[in-house]
Amino acid sequence: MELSITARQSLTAPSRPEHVREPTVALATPARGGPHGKVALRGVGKTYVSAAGPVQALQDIDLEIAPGSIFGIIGRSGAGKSSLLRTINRLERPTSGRVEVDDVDLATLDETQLVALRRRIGMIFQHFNLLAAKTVFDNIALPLRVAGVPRAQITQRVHELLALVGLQDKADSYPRRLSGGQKQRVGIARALASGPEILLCDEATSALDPETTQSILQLLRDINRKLGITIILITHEMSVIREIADRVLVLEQGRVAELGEVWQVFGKPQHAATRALLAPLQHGLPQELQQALQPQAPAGRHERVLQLEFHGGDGLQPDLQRIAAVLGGRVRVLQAGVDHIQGHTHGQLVLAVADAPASHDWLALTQGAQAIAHHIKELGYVADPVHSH
Ligand SMILES: Nc1ncnc2c1ncn2[C@@H]1O[C@H](COP(=O)(O)OP(=O)(O)OP(=O)(O)O)[C@@H](O)[C@H]1O
Repeated sequence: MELSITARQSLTAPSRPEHVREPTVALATPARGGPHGKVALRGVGKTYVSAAGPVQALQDIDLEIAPGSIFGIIGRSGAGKSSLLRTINRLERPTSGRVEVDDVDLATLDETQLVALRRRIGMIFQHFNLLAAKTVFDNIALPLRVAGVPRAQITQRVHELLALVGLQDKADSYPRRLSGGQKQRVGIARALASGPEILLCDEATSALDPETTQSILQLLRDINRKLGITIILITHEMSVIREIADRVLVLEQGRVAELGEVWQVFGKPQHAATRALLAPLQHGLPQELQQALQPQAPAGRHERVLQLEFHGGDGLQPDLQRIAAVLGGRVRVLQAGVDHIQGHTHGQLVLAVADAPASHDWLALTQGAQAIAHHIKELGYVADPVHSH
């Protein structure tokens, strides 16, 4: 058994001693050449029965998560994110619909098969869930001990996992001596111990500072790319989704508000819930500019203020030289917030244009070969600072 971070096969479940019965279900050994780490939810609903009455946490959730992809689930507190995530490893049983992992309906599994399923689905948590009385080594070794893996193999594997997460020198440390980021690395190593095909991340970076968040996201990205593990993460931060996910589900009151490629959902959010979640990432107009803006052209030299939006998708770039040539006047940048997500440019430019023609067919400048932006909006006018002194 070898744990190399360049070979997918090397992270398959560790070999077990003779006396440990191997589960015989198809789920434990997916068909050769079949999907590994594919998840599908079909019409999933979840209703909790509480003292205060029934709580409908999930309704009519339909989605597929491609093997080897990174899938983000975002929503406000109480939207149903944890409930959804926990249906995937059957910690939560759906009230309606079905959950399939590699085309196997989880409702058909018996207890032994469920144990086998959970070995194939690792999980990490916001508060790490490490055992305080055990060393880093023992925390990571635990799932292997439970699975009856021989001691020599455990030692080898734990050291390989420690190297993978960059904690070679912490094997004998106790969790209380570790930083938050180091604790999460231990959590990741423990989750990978059984060679899972899917990793569930429950607000895995929410307790971390921004810099540590970046390093953990980088580690997750490396694990995904090098080991081919499907990663499903829930978060309430759009910045985490932007950083790492391929596709995103926006949940709102237990329902699918939006589902799609990250760059599309970010570029053109369709649902109010998505726009609200995106708001912290977007720059409003600076207060000084808002105060200077006038709805009508002022007397004297002035500039027209335009907002140009970019939604990605067709390679259109915020090319200032071209924009100035098309608008036919001097162009000043008042504000710029442009991002690159999955290779697509999106964001906005706020420009002050002097000598622009009195009226313009803005729509024509958002279409076809003439396009300078995906959307153009006139915000108003400002006095021309170059000519007003
Ligand atoms: N065991 C339970 N019993 C009763 N109601 C529950 C239970 N677990 C969750 N709920 C309710 O289900 C709804 C969805 O909860 P869930 O934890 O899935 O949302 P969430 O989006 O993960 O929220 P948060 O971001 O706050 O963790 C909430 O109204 C919650 O109060």
